[in-house]
Amino acid sequence: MTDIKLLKTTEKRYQVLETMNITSLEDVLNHYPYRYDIIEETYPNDEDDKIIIEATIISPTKIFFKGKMSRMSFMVEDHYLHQYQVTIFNRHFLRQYLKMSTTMTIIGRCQNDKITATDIKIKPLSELYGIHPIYSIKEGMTQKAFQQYVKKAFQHLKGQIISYVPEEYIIKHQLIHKESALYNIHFPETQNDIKQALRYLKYEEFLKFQLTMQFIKQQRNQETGIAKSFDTMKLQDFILALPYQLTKDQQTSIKEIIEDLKSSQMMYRFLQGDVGSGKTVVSSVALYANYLAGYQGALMAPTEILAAQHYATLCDFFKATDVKIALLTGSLSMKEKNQLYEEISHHEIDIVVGTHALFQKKVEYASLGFVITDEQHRFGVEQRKALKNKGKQVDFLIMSATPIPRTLAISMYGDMDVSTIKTMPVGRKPVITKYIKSSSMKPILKQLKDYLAIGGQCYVICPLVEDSEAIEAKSASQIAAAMQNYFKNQYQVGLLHGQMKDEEKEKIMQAFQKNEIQILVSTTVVEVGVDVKNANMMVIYNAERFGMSQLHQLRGRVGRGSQQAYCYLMSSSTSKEAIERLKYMEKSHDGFEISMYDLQMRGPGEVLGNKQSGLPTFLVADVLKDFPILSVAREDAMKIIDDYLHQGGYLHFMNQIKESLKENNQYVD
Ligand SMILES: Nc1ncnc2c1ncn2[C@@H]1O[C@H](COP(=O)(O)OP(=O)(O)OP(=O)(O)O)[C@@H](O)[C@H]1O
Repeated sequence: MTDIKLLKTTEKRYQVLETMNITSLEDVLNHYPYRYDIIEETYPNDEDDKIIIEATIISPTKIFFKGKMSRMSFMVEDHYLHQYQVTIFNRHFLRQYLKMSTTMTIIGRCQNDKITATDIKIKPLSELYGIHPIYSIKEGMTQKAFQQYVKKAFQHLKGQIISYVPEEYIIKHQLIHKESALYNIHFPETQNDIKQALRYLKYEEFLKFQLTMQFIKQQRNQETGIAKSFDTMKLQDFILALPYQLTKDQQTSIKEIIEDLKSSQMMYRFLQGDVGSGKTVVSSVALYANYLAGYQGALMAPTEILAAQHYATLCDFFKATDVKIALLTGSLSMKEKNQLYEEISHHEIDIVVGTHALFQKKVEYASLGFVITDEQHRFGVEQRKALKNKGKQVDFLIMSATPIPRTLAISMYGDMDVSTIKTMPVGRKPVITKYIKSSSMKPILKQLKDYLAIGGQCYVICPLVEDSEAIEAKSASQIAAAMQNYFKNQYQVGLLHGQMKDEEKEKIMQAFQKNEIQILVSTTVVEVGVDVKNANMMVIYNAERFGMSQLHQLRGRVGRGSQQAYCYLMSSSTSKEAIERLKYMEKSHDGFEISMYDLQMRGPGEVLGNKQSGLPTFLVADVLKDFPILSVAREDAMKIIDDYLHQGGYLHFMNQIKESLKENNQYVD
């Protein structure tokens, strides 16, 4: 990386650049314009009232002040001798230049020969003609200054810009070279310059990502894992003794995971399935196989509630076996923890279920062979590595309930194998979902009362408050109090929020599970995985504040058995887009479809949690819109790596990838 100080600017400006995450000359060049202003003579048409003209002032300027605000107006004439009245707000400093006969360029909107100008430049149009990049900048920076920095960065880096696309592929796809691409993205002369620049930059971004992922995968494949052998008859018996017949996709996923366990290559698999599609049972079969092979297994959940629930489910699945299971969470006493650590280190425990506590320093496994994490996006890459390093050659399975189409998953999680559960267990009825235009319970009180009267239980999800668990908790408490007051001694209302102690949460969840509580008022702490079969109604306050995948997750808490379930999405929002999203939830019950819609609206970073999971955020490319480029880049990356491994080709090029891998240690194993 080249020293940013070569820009020779002020300390203050360096600080502003730093807040823009720009700390090297390369960063300056990689800060692309987010849009372009195109300046050319433009007259309004039926669809657009935009106007850009060169004109001459033909009247004195009138100016009105209201406090610090101002409005100026004057008459102009263009070169067709057409006259316009021009108004511009808050630019009184221009007044001194606005003299009779001055020629200038006016940019704005025009209706009935009246222009409301957004900008006036005291220059002829010919001097402004062209495409002007507009950068996203922070306070203390100007567009002009930033453009100067880009120019300087170019002068310094000319001839030294590293390309991640081999020449052969530049020719194959008829791309321009990187230096030209970067130059054109910052200083385009035509629209085509921008197009060609983007073609290169998007391809390079994807190719580099795919090369990195594939390279890591190859490295991993070269490391030998443990080829686990076990009695398949015993595994079969276990599957037959399950309380239900596995769905086709569950069977396929199990087969894929078992093959991985048997193989001498380390497993690095991503198991994605819709909410309630039955991933837990798949993980338990896999854990059993690992146990039969003589190894310990660990199942890591994002919350204590979920860990406790997985623990209870596994205890149930394994009750007829000799498997010894333990629950390790932060809320155990020191004594209990120490006792557990002892047992784990002597292999007196076969399967440990828990939260982050599973990979604390003190936990030493006698022979850890398999790790499963639930809801991958809740864990950082570092944490996953820490747990994996607890065993020598640990197989690794990541489960996620935000499923995306297989082709996209394979490309996005390039270094992982992907198993997908699409089919739902038989007898599942889609949750009847209704968007209710209201901010209170009133319109659905009758339904709620009727439902409680037949012995059902209900979740009430409180508004999401960005970045404030405290306000969220307060709102949840108020709603719970109001509901308890309304139902007096008839029904019990429980309260669950992020600021409660883990034991308290656990107690409330157990009471709800046992139907000692009929209405559970909660923040999104119940979002993932909670499974209470008798609770088949959910009311979500301010539903417009949630992402669609999140609403689907929440809704997935009900309808987990064969009973008909209901979900009410309450919202008083008048935003057309918000209403459209909620109506979409009424119609769609397919997590794959919903996540795609959500990805389009909010982007992968928000939906899949890129930041934590180590997925890159692409600068110019868009995984959905540019998916065809991503696919091509993936195939090219495979060829390049293959050539590198078998014929020693692209050596210099792969060294570059290794260097960049080191810089970005997220990907290093
Ligand atoms: N093949 C099956 N037939 C019938 N019921 C099943 C089957 N597989 C799982 N189930 C039941 O479906 C429910 C959901 O299963 P599970 O909790 O494993 O789902 P999940 O995929 O982990 O969902 P979530 O992402 O919501 O946690 C459970 O109550 C489970 O007992």
